[in-house]
Amino acid sequence: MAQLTLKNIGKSFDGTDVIRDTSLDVKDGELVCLLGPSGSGKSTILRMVGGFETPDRGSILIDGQDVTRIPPEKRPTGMVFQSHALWSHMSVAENIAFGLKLRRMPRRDIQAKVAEALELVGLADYGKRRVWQLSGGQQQRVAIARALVLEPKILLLDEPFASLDQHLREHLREELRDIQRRLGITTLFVTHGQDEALALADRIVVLQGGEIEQVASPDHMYRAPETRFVAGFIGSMNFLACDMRGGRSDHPLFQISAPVNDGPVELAIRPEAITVAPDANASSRVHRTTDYGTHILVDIELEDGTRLKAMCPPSTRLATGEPVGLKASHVAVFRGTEKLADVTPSDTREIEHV
Ligand SMILES: Nc1ncnc2c1ncn2[C@@H]1O[C@H](COP(=O)(O)OP(=O)(O)OP(=O)(O)O)[C@@H](O)[C@H]1O
Repeated sequence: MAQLTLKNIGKSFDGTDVIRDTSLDVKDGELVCLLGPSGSGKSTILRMVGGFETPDRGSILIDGQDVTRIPPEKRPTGMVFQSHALWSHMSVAENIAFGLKLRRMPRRDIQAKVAEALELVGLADYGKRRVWQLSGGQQQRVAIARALVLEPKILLLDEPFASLDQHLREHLREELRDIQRRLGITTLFVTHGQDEALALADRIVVLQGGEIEQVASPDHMYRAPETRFVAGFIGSMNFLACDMRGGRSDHPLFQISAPVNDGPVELAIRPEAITVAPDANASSRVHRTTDYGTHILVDIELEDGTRLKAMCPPSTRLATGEPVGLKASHVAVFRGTEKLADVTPSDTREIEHV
């Protein structure tokens, strides 16, 4: 078990800031996912923790010890890369044993450790196989075993399942989560897939442009995004532009009261927070419905041509072109990148359909 701290880390490549003044605490035994679009700096942070890049500014501490300038092989970290990076001329067992040999561990101990690691990743009988005889998923399990056999304090994974098909990816994700919990190993996991982060993480760090947008549990990140970017990046979100005047929004459909200064805003509403009901007098119309079995996604066209998505119960029956009234149970108000207010009917009794 170990704690990881990043203190005001900064990194530039060729004069461009790739990581800006980033701080993060990962607790003992926690699994934290770094999530963000391509180029947001996820891998760079992971590589700095692993010692494969050195920050220009700031420091990295593991259990309070400054490791910022310690080379990778001397750090208490184990890294698993996207591509398997196994040695194809060696057997599975030899791959896993390699790091222990470098540490000059006695042979019998190595054999025991390798057997234990293979057992852990569900490949107990595969030690003698050649790497090329394994499937992609099995190879990634070997890569995880190879990292874990050195008993690192921190496990680092850089999109380890990205090259696998979705079914296998979900399966390995669950296996990894089980292993991580069983060992209680502090883990940093890079992904650009929000499903992966939501399924795996104790906490998610959303990055954009080399900066942390928000750090939160999956549930909290989904329910209470703090920035415009996170609101649009995690899950599905409707954004409706309007103005606030005298503490009230002037959107023709969603008039909310919120303690927000006058000026332009965006109302952010999740599809599942919208209730749709047939209403002959309404100006919004059903554009399309898609039946997903578990729910029906209704694509609605507002009077001004804006489109909005609502998630409705499977029993919903709505025809294309049918006029519908809308109600929202939760609206977040954003101005620029910043969230200014969260409004629910119980707060204000003011979210209403006109
Ligand atoms: N060694 C390097 N030299 C120059 N630029 C680099 C180097 N490594 C990363 N970068 C740049 O830093 C930025 C962040 O890269 P990084 O790989 O950390 O992003 P990422 O979020 O992991 O993206 P992806 O999901 O595509 O892997 C990118 O603009 C990338 O081009």
